Amino acid sequence: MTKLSVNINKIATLRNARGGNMPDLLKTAADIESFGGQGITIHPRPDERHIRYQDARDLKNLVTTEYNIEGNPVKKFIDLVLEVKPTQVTLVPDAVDAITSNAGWDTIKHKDFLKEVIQTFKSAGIRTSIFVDAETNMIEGAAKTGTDRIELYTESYAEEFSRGNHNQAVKPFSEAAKIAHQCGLGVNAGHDLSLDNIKYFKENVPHLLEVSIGHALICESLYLGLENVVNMYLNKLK
Ligand SMILES: CC(=O)[C@@H](O)[C@H](O)COP(=O)(O)O
Ligand SMILES: NCC(=O)COP(=O)(O)O
Repeated sequence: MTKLSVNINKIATLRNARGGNMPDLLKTAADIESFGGQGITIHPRPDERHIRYQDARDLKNLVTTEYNIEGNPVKKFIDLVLEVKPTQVTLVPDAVDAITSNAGWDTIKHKDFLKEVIQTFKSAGIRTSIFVDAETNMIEGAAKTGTDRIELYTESYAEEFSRGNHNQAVKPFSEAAKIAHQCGLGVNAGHDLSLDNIKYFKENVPHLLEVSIGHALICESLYLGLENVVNMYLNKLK
């Protein structure tokens, strides 16, 4: 079975736009779980432009499914994760000014650093995952860091899939997942997965334990809810 972990960054983006508490991030996380979501993912960034560090702490007391915190393991992030102790930490090599995550780790170049950080988190009882491109040497490199899992960076899949090249899009990911499994790694995936492309990905990528989906899922929720809400307003204005 593949678990769906819902990334709620965009709920925080919307909340922060007005400075109040609408939408309520904690209520949204609880509702997602009550609707069947099997995990909550957040990616606090150093500028706290969406998820705030305090959100990460508050969610700890509320999430009853799987709690996944993603981010670049700078000191402030490491301290937060060790304090909050989520189910899983996903290490992402994103630059401070990156608009979103845009690359996987070079697990060969950063092997010693990753090994040390992973050991720190594992000693605290936190499962580890590292964000990587679907490339054999990066996955084999990941296995040497001692991580429990990898998260396959799926932007290239989503982009190629949207051009209609479905088989070509998924092939590196099917291969990568097989290699990861052979190396003893658990396989997660995420970035730009959506209602359009998720079924084909699931059908063609073996050993897929978890997907984390945020941007598309929140956009789709808006689109799919819009007709209902417009009509609710019209009814009140009769
Ligand atoms: C690692 C990953 O692909 C997601 O966490 C993505 O980075 C979402 O972050 P933003 O919501 O800041 O784009
Ligand atoms: N790890 C990927 C994630 O949490 C969500 O990415 P996206 O769906 O917002 O692109």
